[in-house]
Amino acid sequence: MTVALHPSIDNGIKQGSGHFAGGTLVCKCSDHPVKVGVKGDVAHNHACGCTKCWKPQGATFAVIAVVPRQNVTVLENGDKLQIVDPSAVIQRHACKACGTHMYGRIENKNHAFYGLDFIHPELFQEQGSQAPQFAAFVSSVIESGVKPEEMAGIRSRLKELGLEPYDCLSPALMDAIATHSAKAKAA
Ligand SMILES: N[C@@H](CCC(=O)N[C@@H](CS)C(=O)NCC(=O)O)C(=O)O
Ligand SMILES: [Zn+2]
Ligand SMILES: [Zn+2]
Repeated sequence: MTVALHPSIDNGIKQGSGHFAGGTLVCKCSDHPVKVGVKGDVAHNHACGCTKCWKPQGATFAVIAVVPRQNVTVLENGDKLQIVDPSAVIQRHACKACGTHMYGRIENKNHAFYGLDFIHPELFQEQGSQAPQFAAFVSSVIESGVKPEEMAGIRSRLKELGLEPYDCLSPALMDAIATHSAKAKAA
């Protein structure tokens, strides 16, 4: 049996259309779902193994991407949203009723990723958004209960799917953070 990672990637990665114009993210509530509008395509879509990112039931990884914060608008039932952990760098706005994280926002203006919101593309009603590109915080799945001896199988399945596994972020994103820090120190 193949290792289950996340329902949106377990049957193979579906490539994006390359011209996704945006869409609506919908939580899991059958009654009065929270709806969040996103303009344009997502970027840096990836699987995340950290304990803080929201995962659908049974999934080992989250699938998460970024969009400019000005492209994100709560459309319906925003009264059901609450911030999961106000002290976290990423303030994850989740539905109080079903627990789905609808968007994560960085309020620290000095953070390298300030201006970007984190969203879960699987919640789009529409098809065609950018496919996952890599896997981040892979070792962190151990913190959610995965046994260390399962890691080789998980990393090899990620590679088979075309998602290079990293234990932090991808080199491109780590370089972006380091560049930001270097500039801040020089200023
Ligand atoms: N090993 C930790 C890693 C947590 C972590 O650093 N997550 C990354 C990726 S989402 C992050 O940027 N966190 C900032 C935050 O959660 O606010 C865990 O699994 O809880
Ligand atoms: Zn909900
Ligand atoms: Zn994460």
